[in-house]
Amino acid sequence: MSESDTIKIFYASESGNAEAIAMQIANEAKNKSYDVKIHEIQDFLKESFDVPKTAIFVISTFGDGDPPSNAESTFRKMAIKAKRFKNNSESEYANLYYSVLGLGDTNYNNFCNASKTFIKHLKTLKSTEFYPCGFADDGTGLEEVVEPWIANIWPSLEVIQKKILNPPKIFNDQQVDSMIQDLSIKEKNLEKHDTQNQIYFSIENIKPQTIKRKLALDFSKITNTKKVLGAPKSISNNMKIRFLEHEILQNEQSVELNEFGIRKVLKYPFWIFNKTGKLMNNDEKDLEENIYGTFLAQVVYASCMTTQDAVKRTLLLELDIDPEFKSDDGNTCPYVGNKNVLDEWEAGDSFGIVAPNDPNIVAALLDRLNVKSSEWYLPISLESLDQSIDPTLVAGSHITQFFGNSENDQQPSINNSGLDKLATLFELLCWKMDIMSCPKKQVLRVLSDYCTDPTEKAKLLLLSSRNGTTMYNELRSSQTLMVGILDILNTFPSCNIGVAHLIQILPPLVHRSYSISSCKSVNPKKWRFAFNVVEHKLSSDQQPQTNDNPSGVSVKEANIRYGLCTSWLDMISNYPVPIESISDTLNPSKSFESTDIDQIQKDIYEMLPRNQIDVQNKKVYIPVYLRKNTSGFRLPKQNKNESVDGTKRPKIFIGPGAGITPFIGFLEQILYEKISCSNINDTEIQMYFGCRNKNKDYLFAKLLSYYKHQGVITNLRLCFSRDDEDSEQKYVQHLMLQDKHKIADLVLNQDAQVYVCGDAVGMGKDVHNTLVDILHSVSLEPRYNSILNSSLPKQLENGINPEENEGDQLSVVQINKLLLLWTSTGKYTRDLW
Ligand SMILES: Cc1cc2nc3c(=O)[nH]c(=O)nc-3n(C[C@H](O)[C@H](O)[C@H](O)COP(=O)(O)O)c2cc1C
Repeated sequence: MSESDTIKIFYASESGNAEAIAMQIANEAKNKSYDVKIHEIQDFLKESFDVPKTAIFVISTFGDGDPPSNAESTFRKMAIKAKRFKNNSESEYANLYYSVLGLGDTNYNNFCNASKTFIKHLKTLKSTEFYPCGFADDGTGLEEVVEPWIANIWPSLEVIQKKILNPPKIFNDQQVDSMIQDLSIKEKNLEKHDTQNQIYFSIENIKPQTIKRKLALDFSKITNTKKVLGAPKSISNNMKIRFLEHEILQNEQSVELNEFGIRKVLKYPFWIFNKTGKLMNNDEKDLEENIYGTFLAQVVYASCMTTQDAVKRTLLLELDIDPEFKSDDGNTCPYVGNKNVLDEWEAGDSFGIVAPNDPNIVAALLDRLNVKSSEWYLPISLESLDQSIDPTLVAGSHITQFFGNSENDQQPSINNSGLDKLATLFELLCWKMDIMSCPKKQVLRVLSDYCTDPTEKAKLLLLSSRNGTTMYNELRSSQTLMVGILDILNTFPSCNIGVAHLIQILPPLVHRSYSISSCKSVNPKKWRFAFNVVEHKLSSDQQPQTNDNPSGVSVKEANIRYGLCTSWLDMISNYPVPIESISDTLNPSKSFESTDIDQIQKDIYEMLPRNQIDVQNKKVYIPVYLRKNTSGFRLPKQNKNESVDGTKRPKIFIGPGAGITPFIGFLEQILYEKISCSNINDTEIQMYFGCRNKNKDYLFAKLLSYYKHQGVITNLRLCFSRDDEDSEQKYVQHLMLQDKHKIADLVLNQDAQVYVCGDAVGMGKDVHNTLVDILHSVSLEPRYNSILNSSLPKQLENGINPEENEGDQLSVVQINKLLLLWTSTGKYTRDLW
């Protein structure tokens, strides 16, 4: 049997749902004796990869209808293949039988857009659907669609396999051998690092918090408790952990522990750094184009941009992405960035931060799982309980790198160091596992198996089932409760799941992304970024009352919950103090008319909050990697070959709250261009910003005044939602409506580009609908009607012929299609999260 006969299950996943579901399908297929392999979606288009005959794709949607980041380049390549494909030619994908399970959330625009796009490409390339594609909604519960979709796929799969293989085969010894061989090849490819040069971060100052809280779950709210409906299937324990006694530990015995038994200083593990950003992938050709490797950047500036009484605390940090640092022994640290990063980044890009879970919570979790503290810092090796099973069928790809070979293997020695792959249990939970999000229903289902108390078992089972959906959704989506796995384990004390099974089923920790708010031309080695520190205090009197709380969820104890990455950044930059007052007034005695770039850099620093603490001398480093923006959220470059110079097109920037960050980088770039090419025409910039209070959280207030003074911002439109609660201009969309004619003139007469950045669910939707409203309403005016009509895509899917429409108001559907077209041409670009 050839490799292409194996059923391939591909996943494109950001936070692990699609991957977990792909594994579930693979396991069920394997139990049914199918020959099956699971792959990340980028393998599908690898040159060395045979086109499979049967493939199942599980694809989630992220951003604003985009594919997850592990799938971006595959989607781009598929789009190119589909575009180049001529109908009468032969397709290399014509013999592929496929089905796609799309994951999405109806709270977002573009429900399941990534999977739908992928299906479109497969159809164009003449592949055949063997089982109807499904689309599951995370907003109401993925399992509603996923479970029946998986349950019903088997008859169709059998038919198609019979057709292809006749009859289906099971694994033979040779295949198992080759799988093991694959594994050892992967191990050889691991990079070696110098063990001496590790960088540390201190957790001495971590905020104490109540971590042992219990949830009060009122199950009387669940009406139908007699029969458990639609609970996910349980996943059996397929993994064990082997502790490796190791000589490196001898050197570390002196490490100081704090009162909770946690090390006061934690190392960055070797394996979070890599040259390429993709572990265990040596094939340069297949690297994701937008990843340039994880490296250490130094925090060189940290300040708080909001006042003490602001609702949210917003920090501004600056990173040196090319720090000339030496480790204690004088050697250059191996984790410096790939030089390409300095050339490649641009304003509009973002970067990922590899941040750990709160070590206090990790310690409490290990404690709750009855792991002795003497084992927390021992290196471990993960193993399949059944050695013949491929680890990729046992656990998610985020931890397969920690799988050892076999029980009989010698322990790795420091000399032939496999150290870069060794993790301790503490590190694994700190850096790889998502322990802070609400556990998935599938995890709750497994936990129920381990409850010795029958009432607790029944409750967890109910919570994981369809009957408990309302309560589960409340748990999952509550911004204030922020329920994690530890809360669930503490609420159900009889659950005695072991740490190995829990690690097997927990999803991966997703890296956090931040927009860069500085510009390369002004300072190529610095990334500035701003973010809100996520912190929720829930004291007893603030807790949800059961009466107003139909799902019956609350917490029993007073509590504080912190966001994972933002509170970590706050801690390692030593908690910058809030600014005393917000000022947007420039120093009247100073001239800001300089044309010298160095002076401009100094001016910009002068406009930033002045309460920064001296982090530079503290030598604080964080692991980061560049994420190039692929959705075109960029300023146009000067291109002499184009008839219209994009740099001169007017621009509308809409970015309330932290959505302002990329625009600060854009403004810096425009100022730079204005000064360095002195003949450049002034580009009109209409900017919309909003926050709660002018005197508390008006971010970059002084800098915005400066850009206005410099003529970079033509029109600065501001709104403050809490300063005047009765005002009709609370939010940016209200200002936009007020400026209806200005916006219509800019967009339709002057070909302006519209950029939106910020929250996808609230602001993104409202701003989009407002733009639709504006264009819809001005389409009644003859001067705009003809422009809009001539811009409409010629062939509208719903059969409306724009020519017949001339003179009439355009429909909302037509406007939406026009905005879709503008998205593809870069006239309307959004960076939503
Ligand atoms: C930041 C963010 C953006 C999202 N954007 C979309 C979207 O545009 N359209 C959609 O249908 N679902 C969207 N979703 C929902 C995810 O597709 C859904 O939660 C899915 O289960 C995630 O699967 P994964 O864990 O495999 O990535 C988004 C989720 C998040 C957290």
